[in-house]
Amino acid sequence: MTSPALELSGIDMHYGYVGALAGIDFHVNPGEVVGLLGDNGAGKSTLLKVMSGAHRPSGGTIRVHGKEVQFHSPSDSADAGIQMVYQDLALVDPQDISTNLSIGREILRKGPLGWLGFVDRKAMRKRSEAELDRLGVRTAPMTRPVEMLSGGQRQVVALARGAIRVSGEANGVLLLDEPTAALGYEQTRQVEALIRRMAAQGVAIVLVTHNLPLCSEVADRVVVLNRGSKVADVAVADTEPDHIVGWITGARASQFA
Ligand SMILES: Nc1ncnc2c1ncn2[C@@H]1O[C@H](COP(=O)(O)OP(=O)(O)OP(=O)(O)O)[C@@H](O)[C@H]1O
Repeated sequence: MTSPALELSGIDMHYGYVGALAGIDFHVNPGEVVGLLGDNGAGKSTLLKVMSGAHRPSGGTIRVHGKEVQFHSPSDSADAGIQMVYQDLALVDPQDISTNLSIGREILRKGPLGWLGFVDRKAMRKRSEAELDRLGVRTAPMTRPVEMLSGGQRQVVALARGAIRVSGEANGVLLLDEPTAALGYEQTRQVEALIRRMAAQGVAIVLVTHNLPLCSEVADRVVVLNRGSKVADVAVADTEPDHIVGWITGARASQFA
């Protein structure tokens, strides 16, 4: 049997004296989309930050494709093929879309004396257009500075950048925090399609959202947190929205009580 793409066991997390997570077991398999749900303060962002290396857990273990790892920073998790999409927070505002999509992968061309050193914006634009086409994502023209985009367009660019970074990797994991929060109808459909396409390529996807219809559309399985504990872990096909809402609000007893 193949190992999960990402597996967390017995994760505890405290902020000072505040307990945010207690003994969380979580996994996502290659090609699987797991919706991570819970009310405000349930611990979703904290768990996502543990997965992305932004927080070190107070206890528990993390495995990537079966191998135990310790993340000291987000670059450690990125090296292990895990990409966190921080919505629009990590975009460089004055730069255009293609430059933002190319951060860390700039195409350089030779200068007049034969030295490498000029950023080849035209080649980067062409590559970005091809990458977005492949992902089925439409935004604004590549030359538009990100600061001139709408909140929804920025969110799509941030998501596309994460998707591009994992799309070449057979073992990639994509962590999405509220990817449709600022989106209208058409952009939400694009993001749903993008999530499905990435999963079909074998990327493991963790989706934190308050958007239950989005979860029913794209998730294979949902994990529900309530006050820092896991209260449900169930295939979407085996449950119904009322039950999920019950676990989120606490009206329904934990599966693990
Ligand atoms: N930096 C912090 N310092 C202290 N406590 C924190 C910090 N971040 C989160 N918490 C606490 O940890 C718990 C879980 O918060 P977390 O942000 O993970 O919840 P969440 O499920 O993502 O909520 P939301 O849906 O509102 O974003 C809450 O009790 C919160 O107050």
